[in-house]
Amino acid sequence: MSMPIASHAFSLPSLPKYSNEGNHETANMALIFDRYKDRLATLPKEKGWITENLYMYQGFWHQSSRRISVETVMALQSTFKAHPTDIYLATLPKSGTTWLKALVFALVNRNRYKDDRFSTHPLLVSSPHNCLPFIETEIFRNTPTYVDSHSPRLFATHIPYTSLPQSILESGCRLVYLCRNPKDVLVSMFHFANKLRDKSRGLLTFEETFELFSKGIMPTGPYWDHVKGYHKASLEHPGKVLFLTYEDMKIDTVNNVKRLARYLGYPITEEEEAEGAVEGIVKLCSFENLSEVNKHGNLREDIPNDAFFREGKVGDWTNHLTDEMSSILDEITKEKFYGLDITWNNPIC
Ligand SMILES: Nc1ncnc2c1ncn2[C@@H]1O[C@H](COP(=O)(O)OS(=O)(=O)O)[C@@H](OP(=O)(O)O)[C@H]1O
Repeated sequence: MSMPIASHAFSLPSLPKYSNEGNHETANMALIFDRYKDRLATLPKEKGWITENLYMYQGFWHQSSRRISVETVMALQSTFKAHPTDIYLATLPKSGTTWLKALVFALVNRNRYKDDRFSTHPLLVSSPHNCLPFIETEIFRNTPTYVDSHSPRLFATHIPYTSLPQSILESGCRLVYLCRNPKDVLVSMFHFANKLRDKSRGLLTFEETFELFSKGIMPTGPYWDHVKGYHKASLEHPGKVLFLTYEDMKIDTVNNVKRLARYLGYPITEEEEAEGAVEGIVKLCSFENLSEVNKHGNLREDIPNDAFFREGKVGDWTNHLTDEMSSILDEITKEKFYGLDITWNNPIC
């Protein structure tokens, strides 16, 4: 299956478009933020990267008054209902969420687009964030993204494992965690935050963000605790939680995509193998293709589609961190991950 040249409009009634619900979403957000404002006032707070403050809830730092926020986590914890057939993609921001969303969406839905050799594929015209929603944004919708008969439902989340809604933990559904080396997460988040911050607050310096990151202060951080939570879950429930790294995915995308397909229950058949289906999906979801498709437009009012695509490389941290910064993060990582088999297949690290 080779990559098509042209892209066409598509319509998928059961898939989300963030702008569809407009006023409903805004009204629902206001209601939810108001419901939790007293609780928010009791939480420890720290300086934020994009928003003014981060709030500590259940051991992790969260933004507030945003779609992905502490209020959303609280609301999801009390209302979200998982289905046993759901698939959840969990990440710390900037660990390759957009890429994983594209790959899983393309894998699970591949039979819908194979006849026209992917030429009408949604990923050729739309952001992976429109194709596969965060549960954090689902809570504000009046119309659920998926109709009841749609199975499996595909969702992403940045929520730490220990704060996931109980129904996800109890439903027995599958979960994929994508982890990225901390130095590249820091660098990626630094650039993303400066793109999205309110300009009146000025730009963050790299030194400032390094300080915050080292202390564990970043949206849904500490980095190390987030990774450890899902890593532990993957050891305890190997059939239910798959732990992948961005670096492994980069080094051998084809074999890791096959592994992902097997784990999700959508294994690549011999016929598909012969047709080059995996290579087609890998190309469709490549940084080069997705960054081109998402060069223009906004995901929502305040987030341009291109904010999710920068370098897409392993090891860009070498262009940002001093030797001293690098050693400090190595030390913290060594201590926090002591006794755990968490490594990044990267000759630079
Ligand atoms: N297709 C593909 N392949 C490889 N890498 C990709 C891809 N798409 C996005 N990226 C890179 O992932 C980084 C963005 O992270 P996330 O997608 O996790 O961001 S977010 O959490 O959804 O906000 C960000 O990394 P940096 O380039 O290091 O900043 C993106 O460039």
